[in-house]
Amino acid sequence: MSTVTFNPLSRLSSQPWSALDGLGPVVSEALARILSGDPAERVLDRTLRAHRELPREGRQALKEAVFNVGLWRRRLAFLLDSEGASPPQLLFALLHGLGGVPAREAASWAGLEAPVPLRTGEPPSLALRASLPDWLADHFTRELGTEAEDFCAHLNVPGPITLRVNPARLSREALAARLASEGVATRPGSWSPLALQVEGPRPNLYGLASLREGLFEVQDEGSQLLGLLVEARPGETVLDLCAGAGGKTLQLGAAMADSGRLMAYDPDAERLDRLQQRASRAGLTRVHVLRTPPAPGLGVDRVLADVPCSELGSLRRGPDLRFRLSPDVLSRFIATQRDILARAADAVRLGGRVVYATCTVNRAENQDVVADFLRARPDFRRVPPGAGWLPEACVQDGFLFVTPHRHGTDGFFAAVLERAEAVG
Ligand SMILES: C[S@@+](CC[C@H](N)C(=O)[O-])C[C@H]1O[C@@H](n2cnc3c(N)ncnc32)[C@H](O)[C@@H]1O
Repeated sequence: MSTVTFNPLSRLSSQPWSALDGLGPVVSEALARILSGDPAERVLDRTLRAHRELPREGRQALKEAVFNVGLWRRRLAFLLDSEGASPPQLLFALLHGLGGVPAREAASWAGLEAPVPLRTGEPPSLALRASLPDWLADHFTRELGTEAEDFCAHLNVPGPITLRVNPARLSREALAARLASEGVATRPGSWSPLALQVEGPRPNLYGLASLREGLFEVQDEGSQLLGLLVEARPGETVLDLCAGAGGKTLQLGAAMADSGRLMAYDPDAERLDRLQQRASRAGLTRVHVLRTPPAPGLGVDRVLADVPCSELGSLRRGPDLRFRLSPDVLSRFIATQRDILARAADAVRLGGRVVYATCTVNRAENQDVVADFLRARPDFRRVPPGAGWLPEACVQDGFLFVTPHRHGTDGFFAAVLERAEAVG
C-alpha cells in the first residue's frame, strides 16, 4: 500500500504564470536547449542574463517554467500522448494539465494558437507519475518498496536551503540573530544541532557579509550529520579522504576547534583550491591539503570517506539530473568506493574510526560495500552511528539513512567502522 500524503504538483498552482505572457519564444528557446541535454541551471542562468530587463515576477515565472518542464517532461509527454511534443506544447501541458491554468490562457502564454487535447486521469506507473526514467523508478521501487512513491514525490520539489553555523565563530542562535539583522529569516533544523533552515523566498546568500566573514556555509542537514558522525575532537589527527571543495572539511575543522591536524585529500585539484579559500575564510589554520594520495599507515584517529557515488539522494537539486543519468551509474562507482574504503582503513590507527558515507539510495554502493569490506577486514567492526546524540529516526539497520520524504534532507547513507585496538 502506498503511503503518499504529499503532492508535489500543488506548488504548481501558486506560481505567477501570467507573467509568462509574451515570453513564449524566450521560454521555448530555453526549453529546446534543456531537452537536447544542456543542464537546466546553466540554461536558466544564461537566459536570465540575456534578459536582465525582466521584472521580478517574469524572472520567477521563467525559472519555474524552465525547471518544471525540465523536471516533469515525462509526465507531460504522457499527458500530450506524444514523445515528440514541442516546447510550447510541453509548456501548455505544464500550465494547464499540472498547474490548473485555464486552457485558453495556458495556450496563449505558452505561445500556442489554441489549446491542444490532454489526457486525463492518473498516469498508470510510478515512472510516469513521478516523471522518472523507467529504470530509475524500478530501482527506487526495489530499494524502498512501498515508500518509493512518497520518496519520488519528494524528489520533485526543490529542497530547502539549509545553513551550517561555524561553531568556532558563534552559536546557532547568534547566527540566526545576525541573519535576521541582514533580512534573512531562519528556523533551527530538525536533526543537526548546527543547522538553520532559511524561511521564505530564496535570499541572495552570497551577498551577505555574514557569509563573507565565514560565519556559516550552505550545507544540507543530512550532509551535516555525516560530518558530525566523525565525532572529531580538538587535538586529534583527522583525514578527509574525499574532501572535494571542503564542505565537510570545514565542519571537521570547526569541531576540532582549529587544533590538532586535519588532512584533506581529493584528486580534483580545482576543488582543493576552493577548499583552501573556504578554509581561510572560515578562520581554519590547521588544514593540510594533500595533493597526492596519503600513504598507507598514517595512523590517524579518524577518517571520513565521503566517496563519489551515483548521487541519487540529491536528485531534487537539479530538475533534469535524472534524465542525464544512465543505468550503469548504479555500478559505476563500486570499485572506486571499495578501493577508497580500503585506503581509509589503512590510514586509521588501531582503535580509530572510519566513516564511510554516500549521498545515494543504492544498497550496492552502501550496505554491500560495507559488508564486503567487513568480510575482508575482520579487524574492523560496525558501531552504532551517533550513539547518544543521533535521533533514532535517522538510523536504519545500524546505518545512518536519511531521505527527503522521511527527514526533509537529501538522501544520505553512512556506516561507522571502528578498528580493533589490537588484532587477534
Ligand atoms: C561526495 S564528493 C565529496 C564531497 C565533499 N566531502 C564535501 O563535503 O563537499 C566525492 C569526492 O570524491 C572525489 N574522488 C573521486 N575519486 C576519488 C578517489 N579515488 N579517491 C579520493 N577521492 C576521490 C571526487 O573528486 C569528489 O570530490
